[in-house]
Amino acid sequence: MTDDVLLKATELCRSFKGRAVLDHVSLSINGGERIAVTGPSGSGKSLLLRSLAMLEPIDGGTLQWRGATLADKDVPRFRSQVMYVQQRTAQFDETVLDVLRMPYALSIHRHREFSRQHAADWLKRLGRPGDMLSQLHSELSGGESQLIALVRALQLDPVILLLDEATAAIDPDTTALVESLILEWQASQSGRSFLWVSHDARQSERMTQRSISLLAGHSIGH
Ligand SMILES: Nc1ncnc2c1ncn2[C@@H]1O[C@H](COP(=O)(O)OP(=O)(O)OP(=O)(O)O)[C@@H](O)[C@H]1O
Repeated sequence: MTDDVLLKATELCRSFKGRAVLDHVSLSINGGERIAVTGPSGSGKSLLLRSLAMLEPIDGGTLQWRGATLADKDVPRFRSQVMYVQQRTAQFDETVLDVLRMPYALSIHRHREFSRQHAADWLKRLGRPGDMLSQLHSELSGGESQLIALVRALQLDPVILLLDEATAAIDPDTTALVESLILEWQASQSGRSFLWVSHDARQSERMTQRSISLLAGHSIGH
């Protein structure tokens, strides 16, 4: 872990119909950290991760990236470094190859070049055949779409991954492959961090160094 604070959330609040789901939640993510986010169903874990990725509006509080409050113009660059890998992924009518290639059309990623070989290598690491690239994305199983969502994020070299039950629909053998791939990604460059939402206490213990518990919208850090 480094002493650099990458992402700092202060007093985040979000309510729905008068019910506070995030109630003054504060946390910091330093470079090189592996953090579990735990809490019962409905406690706001997904909402917190989506808020940290600036994919959700907040009613109050602030987000700082590397010590600076984010302005609107900074959001695309921020999102290219802090990526949310969602629990339930959208379905696309394109092939897996096209789905993996999609983010490269965004201007923030234009300097990068999509590599089919690279994509096939990621899939191989996850025990999937290279010909999965030509399958229709909408025909994948829930677990397979989770793997594609993960590869789609990893191939873009994020600094922070926000993993929302990333292996919830995945079999135990493939889960082990996902875990080692994420640990390898995180260790391969200094300063990379992840937050991992999981209902599996043993997985949190294996994968993370500390945890943040959400209880009725408040956070308790360890
Ligand atoms: N757009 C929304 N409109 C209304 N309520 C919402 C919205 N988004 C989230 N909520 C509510 O906020 C609460 C927290 O949802 P969230 O998905 O963050 O829970 P979670 O802790 O991730 O749950 P789980 O462990 O079941 O995935 C839930 O009660 C949910 O209904």
